[in-house]
Amino acid sequence: MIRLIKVNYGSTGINKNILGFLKNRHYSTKNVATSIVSDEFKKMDLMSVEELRDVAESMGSTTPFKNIDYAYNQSMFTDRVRMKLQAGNGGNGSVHFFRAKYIPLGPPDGGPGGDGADIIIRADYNDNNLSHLSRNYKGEHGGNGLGQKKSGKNGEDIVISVPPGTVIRELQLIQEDGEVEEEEEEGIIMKKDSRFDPSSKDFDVDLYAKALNSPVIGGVVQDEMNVHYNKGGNLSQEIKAEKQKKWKIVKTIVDLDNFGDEILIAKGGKGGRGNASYATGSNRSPEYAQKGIPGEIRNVEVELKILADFGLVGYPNAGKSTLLSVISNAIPKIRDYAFTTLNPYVGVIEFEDLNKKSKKSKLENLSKRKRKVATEFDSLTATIADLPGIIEGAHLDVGLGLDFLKHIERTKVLVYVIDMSNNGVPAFWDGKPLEIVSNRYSYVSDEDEIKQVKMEIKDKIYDESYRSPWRDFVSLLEELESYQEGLTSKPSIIIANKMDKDYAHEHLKIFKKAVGKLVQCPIIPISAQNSTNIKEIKLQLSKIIYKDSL
Ligand SMILES: Nc1nc2c(ncn2[C@@H]2O[C@H](COP(=O)(O)OP(=O)(O)OP(=O)(O)O)[C@@H](O)[C@H]2O)c(=O)[nH]1
Ligand SMILES: [Mg+2]
Repeated sequence: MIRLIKVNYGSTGINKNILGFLKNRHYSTKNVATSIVSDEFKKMDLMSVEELRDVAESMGSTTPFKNIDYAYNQSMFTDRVRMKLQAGNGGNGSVHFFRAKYIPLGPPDGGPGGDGADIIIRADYNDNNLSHLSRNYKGEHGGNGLGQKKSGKNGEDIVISVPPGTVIRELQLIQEDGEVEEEEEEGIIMKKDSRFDPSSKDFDVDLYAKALNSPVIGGVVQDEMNVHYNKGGNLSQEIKAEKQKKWKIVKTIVDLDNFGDEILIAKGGKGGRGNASYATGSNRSPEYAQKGIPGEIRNVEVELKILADFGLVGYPNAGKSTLLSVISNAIPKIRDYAFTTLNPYVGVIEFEDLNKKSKKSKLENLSKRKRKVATEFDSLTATIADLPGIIEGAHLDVGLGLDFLKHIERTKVLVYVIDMSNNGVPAFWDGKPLEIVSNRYSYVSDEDEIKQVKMEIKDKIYDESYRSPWRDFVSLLEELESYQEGLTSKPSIIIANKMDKDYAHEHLKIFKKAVGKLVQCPIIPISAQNSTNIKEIKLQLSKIIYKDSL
């Protein structure tokens, strides 16, 4: 059956219409990914939406084009979120006088307003993802003060959980004229409103009853305002307006690096003083109280910083996920097609089986922080992230593109995984040392030229004769450097994978000779599939991460 489907690659923003020859009606990721590497896809990827629709129809597609199915939107991965945080306002102080049957004008006994809710961000979320966060958080307001010197209720604090390794930055809204928009208000002392004064002829019983439970700001009971806002707001228009706003990062507020770190990000307003607290010798019956202070409003960008200690970097199908599965506790998806992994996936490596005997003495030598980690897990551990495959041109948004390159920034050590069995003609290996031709595509700026380059790259990627282990490796270095200069200078290790396959041993010799001149890092031959030499990788990885202590 021929169906036209739309594939949404999570947070990459890449949406592709793919004409898939799907055998059944369920769009399993396998079907979709298979169609990605098929020849049909190669052609279709270059077609416009209209052309795709025509082809689909001419092939008898039964799916109306409008009925688009999203294959991946459940696995939405979010690593950056903009949030508006509004702490609760303080409740207003009460203006109230003691009253009893025979005491019509007693002393002032208005109590203070309750404090507004604080908003706290805490690093205690157990997943490397921010997709659970809302775009807006509003703290509860403090209750108004009451008679008999009773305080208003405090607003209940909001705690937002994020994963450790989250960085929080302050954002400010930039107006069209370039000025920064101010959103804050000052708390002021308010005069008594006669409608709330039982001794006044304007006294309004209903309003007074309402005001006992809700803040009164500018003479308006707040909960009326809220009702009005919720009923009157046009949501889609609001979202549209929100999107058009321009935000600027003004500073980094905090890095929440360790589990349990937290920050009070928006402080709730203090409740206003009640009139009882204003009574003095010269003014025994003050007819005013303090208005609650508005809660802090902050706009922040929350981003996941360090994803893992190690990041697996390599071409699609190189065996990254297979390696992850044999080296860590993770159970990633492994398939024989490109772009199986679409989102970063983190596993934990335990180094406990290494030199068990000397483990104790090693623990004793660890720095305090690392010892904490070690005893918590009762072994030495580190995290390793399986990243989506990178291909040549990724920094021009080819393949899964730019968004995924940035995950590599968020790992401490790069673990290159190279398929040693690729048997292409060496593209520029002619017995001379390889050189990095840096930023080969950085000169491309024209739209048409970019299209042209993308087509060339696509042809090369699927051209078997073009791929070779050293070519792949140099491409990876180039992509990382083109994306961000200096990225490849992170501590690195090269895994020469698929050593069980043909050509692999011959290639390894050339690879060592060629690549050894470019970078100085361990090259470890393995077969991830047969789990050979895994111990050696673990040893090398532990040496890098616990360099000071092992
Ligand atoms: N012969 C052999 N095959 C391997 C080895 N390692 C992985 N494979 C196979 O290579 C294919 C791709 O493996 P994956 O681990 O999914 O590759 P990947 O790098 O994660 O690919 P993407 O997620 O698409 O980037 C699978 O069919 C694996 O079984 C190996 O050491 N030897
Ligand atoms: Mg994978």
